[in-house]
Amino acid sequence: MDNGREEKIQKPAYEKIVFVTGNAGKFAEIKEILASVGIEAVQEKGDYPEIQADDLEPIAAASAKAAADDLKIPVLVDDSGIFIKALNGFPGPYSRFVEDHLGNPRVLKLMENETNRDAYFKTVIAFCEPRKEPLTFSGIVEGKIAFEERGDEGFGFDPIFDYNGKTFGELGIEFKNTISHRKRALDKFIEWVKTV
Ligand SMILES: O=c1[nH]c(=O)c2ncn([C@@H]3O[C@H](COP(=O)(O)OP(=O)(O)OP(=O)(O)O)[C@@H](O)[C@H]3O)c2[nH]1
Ligand SMILES: [Mg+2]
Repeated sequence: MDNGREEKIQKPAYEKIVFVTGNAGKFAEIKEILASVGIEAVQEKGDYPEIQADDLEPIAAASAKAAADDLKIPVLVDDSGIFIKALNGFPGPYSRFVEDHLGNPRVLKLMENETNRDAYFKTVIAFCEPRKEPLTFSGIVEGKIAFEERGDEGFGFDPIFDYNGKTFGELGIEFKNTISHRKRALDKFIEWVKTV
């Protein structure tokens, strides 16, 4: 059909995009998800400031804006966290700090006497062009905090995040990439990028 618009909505506007992250595990997942729709992700390891906030949207947005204005190119940023119900959402936006300073064994210790094991992972993907305002796309996956670490795939909290009886550490990246918080956030970005 001689209809430029129809073609436009099928094809992402970006064939290649810079993803700013220092986290190799995150980048491996992102690269695979974007490759499946024909977008090549290129990692930029710049370490931009992360603001303090109660949720992840403003953190991802501020980092993406700082990176886009500094690098002078459009960028994607991913800010993620694990939110544990019995701990009122902790560590949430402080997940990096808790991973570095406590680690999974001490998170499990905090959960020792808790019967409510509900938790969710959240990712906010922020896209920003230089001197423009950032856009954010979020994704969540619900699960439970396991009683012990299981599986050695994935990264971060994956070995203690139980999804329907198996941890993300046991399920591995291929399955994780079909249902994860990151996949759900990136799907929203992909839908948007097809319309621009
Ligand atoms: O088990 C996990 N499964 C995941 O899917 C996942 N995604 C992120 N994380 C961890 O949560 C914190 C986010 O902090 P974060 O978004 O600031 O990332 P980061 O500092 O590691 O990298 P950067 O992108 O900021 O450079 C870090 O400790 C990450 O390791 C995950 N843990
Ligand atoms: Mg970080």
